[in-house]
Amino acid sequence: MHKRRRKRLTTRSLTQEPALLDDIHHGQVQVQCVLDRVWHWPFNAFTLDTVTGGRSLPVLCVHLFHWYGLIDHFNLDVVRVWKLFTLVEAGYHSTNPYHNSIHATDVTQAMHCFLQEEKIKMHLTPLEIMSSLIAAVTHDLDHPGVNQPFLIATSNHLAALYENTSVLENHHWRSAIGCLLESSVAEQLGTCRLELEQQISSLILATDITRQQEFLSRFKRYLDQNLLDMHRFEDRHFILQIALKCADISNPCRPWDVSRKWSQKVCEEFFRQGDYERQLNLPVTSLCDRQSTSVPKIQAGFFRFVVSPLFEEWHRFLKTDLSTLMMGHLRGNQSRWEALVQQELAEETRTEISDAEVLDEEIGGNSEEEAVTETDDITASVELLLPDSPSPRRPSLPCHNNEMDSMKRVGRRHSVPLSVPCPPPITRTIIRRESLPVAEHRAQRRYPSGPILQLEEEAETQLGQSSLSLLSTCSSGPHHSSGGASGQDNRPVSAENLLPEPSITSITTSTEASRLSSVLHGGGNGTAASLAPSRFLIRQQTFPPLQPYVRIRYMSTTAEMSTCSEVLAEGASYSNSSSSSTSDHASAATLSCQVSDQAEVPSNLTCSKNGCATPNGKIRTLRDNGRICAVEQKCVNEKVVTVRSKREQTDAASEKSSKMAKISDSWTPQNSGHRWEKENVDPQYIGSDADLGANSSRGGSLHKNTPQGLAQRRGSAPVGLLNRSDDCIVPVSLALRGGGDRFLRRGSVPIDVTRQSILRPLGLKENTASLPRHCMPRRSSLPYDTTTLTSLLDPLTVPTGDKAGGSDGIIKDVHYRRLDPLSNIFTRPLEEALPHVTNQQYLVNVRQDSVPVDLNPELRISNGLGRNGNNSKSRTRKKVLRRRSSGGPEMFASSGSELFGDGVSWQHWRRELLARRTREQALAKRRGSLPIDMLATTNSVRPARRIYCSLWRL
Ligand SMILES: Nc1ncnc2c1ncn2[C@@H]1O[C@@H]2COP(=O)(O)O[C@H]2[C@H]1O
Ligand SMILES: [Zn+2]
Repeated sequence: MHKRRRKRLTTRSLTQEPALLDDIHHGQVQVQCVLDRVWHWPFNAFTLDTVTGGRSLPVLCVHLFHWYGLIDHFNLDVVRVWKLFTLVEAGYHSTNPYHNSIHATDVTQAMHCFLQEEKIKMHLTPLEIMSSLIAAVTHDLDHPGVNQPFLIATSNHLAALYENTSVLENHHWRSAIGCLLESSVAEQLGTCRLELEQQISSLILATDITRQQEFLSRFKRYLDQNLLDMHRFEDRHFILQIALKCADISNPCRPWDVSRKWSQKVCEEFFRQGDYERQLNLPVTSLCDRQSTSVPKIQAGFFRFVVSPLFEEWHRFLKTDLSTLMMGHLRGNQSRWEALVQQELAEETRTEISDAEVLDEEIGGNSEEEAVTETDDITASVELLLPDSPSPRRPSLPCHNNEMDSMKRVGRRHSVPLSVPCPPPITRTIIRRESLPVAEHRAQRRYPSGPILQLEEEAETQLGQSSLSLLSTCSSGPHHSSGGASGQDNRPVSAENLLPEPSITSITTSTEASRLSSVLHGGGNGTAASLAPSRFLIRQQTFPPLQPYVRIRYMSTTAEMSTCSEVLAEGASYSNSSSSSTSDHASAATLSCQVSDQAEVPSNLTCSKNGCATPNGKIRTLRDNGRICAVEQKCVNEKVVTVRSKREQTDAASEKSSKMAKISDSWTPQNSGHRWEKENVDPQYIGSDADLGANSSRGGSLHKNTPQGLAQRRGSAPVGLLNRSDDCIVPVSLALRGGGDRFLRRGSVPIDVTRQSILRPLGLKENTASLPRHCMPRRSSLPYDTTTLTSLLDPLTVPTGDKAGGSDGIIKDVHYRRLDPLSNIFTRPLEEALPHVTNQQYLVNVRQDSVPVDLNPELRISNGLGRNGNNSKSRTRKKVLRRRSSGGPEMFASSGSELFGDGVSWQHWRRELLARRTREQALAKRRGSLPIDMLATTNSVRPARRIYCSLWRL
């Protein structure tokens, strides 16, 4: 980031040459201005960072080293000192919203302020000052942006290395020492070096927030009993520890504008972690769950329970202007956050009440459940639509106006009006961060038996897969999908992959890091390729579950689509031949799919509510200028289902302006014996071009439960598209008409079909050519956790005979390179191996196995096999490898029987090799990318970073 900023400044200066000196002078003046007031508590680290072109950390630290006379005192080379702080700066992850170099600058400045306090200052030695400053500036060095529990939960190598104790802090101080060594400053310290390092270590370890209580109790006791004697080293050191702890959490004591900025940043980092946890199907830390908490709530709690107790004692100890000022800010800021929490609660209550009233009026006597569910829906909808605003809870919902009113009526499968295009991901993310929990969350709390919930629960509990609601798809942003608790298919990426800027703490090369980072952040160029991974993540959860009940839903949708295609193709001029009892032919056609056409609707579709006799259901048509734009249906137990015509869907303007004003207000009883659950209808896709093309081309016949049929049906729910507003509408038709198939519908492959396509090559029974056409292009639809399966998706075509070589002893395959089960998939051109997986996706797939080698028992085994070379298997492997290097198909074919003899089947042999290959590739992939701490504990030094070398010397 700072490099970019610096470059921009230079470019500007060069292009406007006359301004060059001005720029420099102006910049210097600004920096000097900020540094002159660096002792001043209302310090804004962001300002310093701006005026220094992103170099606030080294600028501040070198300045302070001069100011304290440390350079002179220790006879330090200023170039080395600059290098030291440049290394430290580089060790912070600029992609972390909070734990970046600006936080280090902020804490260092706070520490500087505390060191100026008379009670402390008069007793400090130069070494203590230096260690305090270095500890402050390095106290979060190489912070990965996630906390210790996350590292433990994801089996991060650091957690193992430091035995789950002060994992990050241990890493920070070690990294700090690495920088001292790397910059050669350590060399100049002579005999002081050891003491300096010990002090730095002890100070940084004290910042472990989980040790807060321990330090606080001790501090209280010292103060209560007046035990502190600043002449004693131990007491001074203890006070320095407390000072650093206070500096570390001093952002709540800054003036409101600065403090609020820090609060937002730290919460954003928490929420990111929550998103990662969700993606990994880990329990989402409540503090990190953007769906269930908000910035004001976090802040109010943190200020009250963490910051205030410590600063009250600190103030008791100092009792100076500074401590008084800090306490003033702290209390003022705390009141503000608490007020915002109250405001949030009030908004929530008001919103719910008003929405419930509106619903009561409009729907007329629906159950309480239903009304409040709608409330949630609307609330969520509004949040999706509202622009981000600085206030934590936007003023309540304009739910009475026409637009919102119409939204409510538009059919929604879960919680969000389907016709509402999703706002861009960033906006969504920001909005949700400070807003309401998702409706799903509330629904579970309040409506244990509601129909929506029933459906979702069923899918989740029976299938171990979360059925991602449209709401969560739309509202969650690229990295934000609802996670099922236990679905193994929902384990899309490794924790390592998720870390935003892999560095020392996460294992990767710099190239991979940047690529990975761009993958995980949706890529900067906005191309489909760069967006694909985001979809991929969401797609994980949108597979139609295997459970028959849910499949029926899709079948039903298809049935509806196929019957109504003609009708909907014409928009208002309906002409479906199947008629029903309703007065309007068009609505009859639509409704026949929903309600009355027994021939098309599977007979086992019933209302989810016991005792629902659908004859009570009612329909009504919604007209726009006399043209039917939608049909709504409801029954006594359920909410309204709206099916909209194509024209209505595509004509957003007319939808907004006049629809609700012109509805026909007649509720027409229906005589059908069956009820649709509203989830069966996916109005977004009804009447879309896609549906029409797909269905009318087959003469409106029902889809069969065949791979082709299932695949085709997928057009009814290409949910992966929903994470971008522009995808919500357009690509559906594109997808089904073929052109966009790869990208847009990738995620929509029915899981059973996908598995078929996986198993077929495995089963060694069929040739690639015999695979259904739709299977192959969609291979990339596999979830991340099928990495190994993905490799098997290679159209390995092998003879159908049991033995390698088949009848003529030679394996025949068009693609020779894929024929060899030992060929290294990772080294092949990606396009060839997985034509529909982007490089970035592929990278993520590959890195799935990136658990640190020494911590992964699986890899350890493979490690032994690969390295020892003293058992039969490894000898076998070597033989095969030798053959691979020289042999063609014939050689390979013969090697099969040679290696395993006649008694071993080809399948067995091949399975073995594939399994081993996967393990070894994972290992090979990871070689050379061992993390710093692994380097320190293994003997494989790879100076990928200079810091590594420094630490190695430790
Ligand atoms: N304003 C804040 N709100 C919530 N948590 C905070 C805030 N400031 C600091 N923290 C937490 O307190 C921790 C102190 O140590 P760290 O800087 O490692 O990480 C910090 C955050 O986890
Ligand atoms: Zn910190």
